[in-house]
Amino acid sequence: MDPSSSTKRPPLPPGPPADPLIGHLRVMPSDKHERVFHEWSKTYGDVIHLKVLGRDIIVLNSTQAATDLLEKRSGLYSDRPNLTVYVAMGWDPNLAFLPYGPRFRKHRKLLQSHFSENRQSKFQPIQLQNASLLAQGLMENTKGYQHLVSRYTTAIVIRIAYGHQILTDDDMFVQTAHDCGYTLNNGGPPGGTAVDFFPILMHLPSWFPGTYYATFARNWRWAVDKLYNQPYEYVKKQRAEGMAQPSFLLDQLEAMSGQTLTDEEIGDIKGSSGIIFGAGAETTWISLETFLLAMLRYPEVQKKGQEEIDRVIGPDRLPTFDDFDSLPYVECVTQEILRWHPALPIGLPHRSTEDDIYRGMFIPKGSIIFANTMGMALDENVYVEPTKFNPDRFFPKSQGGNGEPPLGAAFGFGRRICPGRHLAVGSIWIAVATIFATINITKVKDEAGNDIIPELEYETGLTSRPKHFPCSTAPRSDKAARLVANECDALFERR
Ligand code: HEM
Repeated sequence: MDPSSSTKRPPLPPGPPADPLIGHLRVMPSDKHERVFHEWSKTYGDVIHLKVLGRDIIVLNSTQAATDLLEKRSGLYSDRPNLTVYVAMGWDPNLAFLPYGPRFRKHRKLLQSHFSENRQSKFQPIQLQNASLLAQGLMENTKGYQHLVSRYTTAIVIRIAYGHQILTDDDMFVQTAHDCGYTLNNGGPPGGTAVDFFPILMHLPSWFPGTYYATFARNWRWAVDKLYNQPYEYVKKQRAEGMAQPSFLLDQLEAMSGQTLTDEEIGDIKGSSGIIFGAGAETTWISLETFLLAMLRYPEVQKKGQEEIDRVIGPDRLPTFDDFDSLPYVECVTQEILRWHPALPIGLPHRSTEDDIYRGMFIPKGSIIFANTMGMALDENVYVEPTKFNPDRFFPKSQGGNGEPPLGAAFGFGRRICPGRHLAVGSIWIAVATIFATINITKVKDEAGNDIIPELEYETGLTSRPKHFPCSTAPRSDKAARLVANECDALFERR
């Protein structure tokens, strides 16, 4: 059957009632899309259709539907829609925003091979050292957890992408990372702002209704430009002076050595290394803030994690990646962080490139496809008490758990699945293991001496970060403080 023929076409997937002409414009959520879509799925099912001003939108609310389409039929579902706000900020010449095609394949191959599972041992010494620096900062507890966690995740990706180790807070790349993180956290839901539906708003003055994100994009473009240019110039200079350390960007420059680079080739080098920083720092940072938030609300999880570390590692050394198989609870905590509040709650939208039929429903060519990661995390058919932070859910039933699967959706689907996922899991895992080994995370008290229980409040953007919450951290013991100090001293001496 020819699905493009309207006479024989099966029905579109169900969705809420629409208005003539403007379709679902009035009911489209302006905030927390993932929660609204999840609620709608209880009425309309796991595949929902919306139409906004002639644009078809398909929301996939179950892992099953997302796997069936985005993975099993990835040849049809691997394009990206034009994300107007993020493109206007200058994010586009990189893998995450590239449409499916030859340039996408070029960037994808480079990043996928650099971050493949079997290359992770190259990055582990970097993650290990920076985990000790993070623990040292949390022990001193003067800078605030946000600053320390962002420095940890930024330091790892900067070292890998550009060969530069961040050791001080006034490092030039730290502010660049903060500014870029701000654009991702506050640029509105990807593909879901008024500017995405009316791109003309990009050209209207900022007093015009609906132009908020257009103005935001214009005002913050410099931050993304800086992300692309500053490190590129830095590595080029280091290389010219014979000082460059091994890095992703250096590999690209070496591979093109002796050639006159076209603007597109320079753009490829800047974009493919910039996205390591852009996609890798903010996401992992959010995951670790979510971890701290969870430990404040679920102190019994911290206690159990510390007990596992004490039993397996003891007090005389810090955890390393060699301990991975012996620390299953730390692994479950890592997976629960990724599930409980995914850093990209609605993923990055895909776009379909052909008409398709799924379970008897018509999916038009050119549809914007949202895989609702948060909806999948909250799916009660898969997770018991899904809003609870419960790492034990992943243990097999024979070991007292629920035998539930990790949320693979946290890293997306098919040909666009996150190429940095192995690095991300390693960075989260070693930070959690090191913190359990060395730090007590406790609630701050209010003036009356009562514990402040932090709210679960998150920003809305492409990424979604917890709003600031009070959190206290201190060394678990003098011995733990000495172990961490020794590791950090060794790191500074090696410089
Ligand atoms: C906890 C940390 C992370 C999370 C939750 C995360 C999640 C995601 C998600 C949901 C996507 C969209 C996948 C899709 O379209 O189906 C994505 C794409 C991407 N991620 Fe990550 N990511 C993380 C860390 C990283 C790191 C460390 C890197 C860099 C090494 C990275 C690089 C990328 C890139 C380049 C893409 C675009 C892939 C493409 O469009 O083909 N991510 N990530």
